[in-house]
Amino acid sequence: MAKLGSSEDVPVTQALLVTVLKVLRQYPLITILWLIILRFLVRRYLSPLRKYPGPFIASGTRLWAAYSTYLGHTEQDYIALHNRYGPVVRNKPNQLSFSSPEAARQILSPGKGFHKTDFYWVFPPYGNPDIFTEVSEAKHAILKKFAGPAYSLASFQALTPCIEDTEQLLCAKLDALAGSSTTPIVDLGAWLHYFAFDVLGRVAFSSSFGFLEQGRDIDDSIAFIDEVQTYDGLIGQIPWLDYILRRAPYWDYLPFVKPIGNNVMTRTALGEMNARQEGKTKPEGRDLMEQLLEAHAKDPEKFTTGNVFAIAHGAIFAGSDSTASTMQTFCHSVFSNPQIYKRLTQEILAADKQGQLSDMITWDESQRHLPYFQACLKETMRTGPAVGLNISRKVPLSGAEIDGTFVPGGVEVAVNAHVLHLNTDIFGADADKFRPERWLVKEGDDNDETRVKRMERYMFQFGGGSHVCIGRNLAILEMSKILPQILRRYKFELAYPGRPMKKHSSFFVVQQGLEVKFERR
Ligand code: HEM
Repeated sequence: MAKLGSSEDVPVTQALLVTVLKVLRQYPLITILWLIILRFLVRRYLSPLRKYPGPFIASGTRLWAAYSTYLGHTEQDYIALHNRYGPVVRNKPNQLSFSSPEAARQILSPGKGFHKTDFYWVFPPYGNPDIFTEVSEAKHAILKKFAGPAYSLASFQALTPCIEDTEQLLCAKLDALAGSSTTPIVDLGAWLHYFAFDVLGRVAFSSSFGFLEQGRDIDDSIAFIDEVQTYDGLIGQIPWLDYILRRAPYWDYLPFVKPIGNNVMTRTALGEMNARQEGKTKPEGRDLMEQLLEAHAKDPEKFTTGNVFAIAHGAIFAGSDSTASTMQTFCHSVFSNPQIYKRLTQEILAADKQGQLSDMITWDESQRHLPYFQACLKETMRTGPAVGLNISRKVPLSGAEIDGTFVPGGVEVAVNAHVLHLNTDIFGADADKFRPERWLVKEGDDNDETRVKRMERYMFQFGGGSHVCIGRNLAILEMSKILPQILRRYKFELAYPGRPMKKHSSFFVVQQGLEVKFERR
């Protein structure tokens, strides 16, 4: 019998700890390895998610998801994952991925208590979140209340002159290339990328970044933004790593690190913000920054100048690669299908001949007179959504019923538009094909109208619920203008038919290789 106070009554846990420390000192690598394996097994088998299928590795570590993101085609991995394991898949130890569009509607519905995961917390700016990076629903609602009016369609339509100036500049640059015999093949994708950035510069700060003017990626700023987003997307899979990487005090001193603010977009935004506050510049019309400053003036405590800067600056990062990627997918899909290209250009040229299109095609004309163009645009956003990574949310503490399965509180749930848009019940048996005709409604056919409305309800290219893309009005407005504009002006063909574009999903699907031969009509 052990006597009280003797070494024999040392509690078991303490003894175990002492033994572990001893072994750790003697065999450090082997012990760490065993602890990792133990952690993996605990996460895999003691979790309430253990009943869900998925890759073995993903059930015990987030490395599966991180590696898929690192490879750059995560959306394809998730399509394969759901084809193999079914509609609900365990893709991380504490995350389930859903493939049904109905599940996505439930997860993204506002007011149900779901909120953004720590994935978003990795995206800069640190300490001053914008509408995209704010993970608190309450704070997000305040930002949206003040910023919402500036993102309305009417606000962006009032800035049409900024968009049209940029359209004219793009056409002037393309005219010069079309007339030149030295550049028979042109990287249209790069020009559309410059266009998307310059439009945002004008709309947000009345100041073009100069990409179109100079015909190049100034200071490699666009490439740098893509690098930053690649980091965000990857580290966002295991957010605590950000503490020992970009948030660590030594990070900025590492020789390969370029400061985040060192790009032409941030410099322009900062310069403009300072100049406005000092009363040195007047914007052309009420641009985004001006409207946000007006909102600030109404309630400076709730909506600070820090919020104004974060939101106006954040719009460039949320709105440029996304719109550029969509326009590139549109052109590649249409130019790859001669029948579709023919029908589309015939529609635009016929509308033009009938005097239905102005010199600069307007939003209204594009909506009223170009139904096949609008169908092509919707089909582009269905088959090639610009966001490649999953959209993830945390389930409220009370848990939630999603698509017939009860998910406990605190679990993360994720959806990916590339997966959702392949649903054959909603989009038809040929959901994997680019077929714009599916969006056309036969006049007077009520069933057809119901079918198309149902498809529209289950489109997630702009996310959904309280976090639905706030900039979608601008994106649709500028694409509805510039795409028919260039199709009316030039004849295009792919320089390398049958060759897919190179893609890399950071958060957005960043693409390269939309090379075309073209001439003026
Ligand atoms: C075709 C172009 C675009 C696409 C496909 C797109 C897609 C998306 C998606 C999927 C989300 C939801 C992300 C999530 O919940 O994780 C989102 C959010 C957002 N987008 Fe866009 N976007 C586009 C253009 C724009 C533009 C032009 C702007 C700014 C002018 C913009 C600003 C934002 C912001 C601020 C959010 C965060 C909204 C919130 O959390 O409440 N986007 N976008």
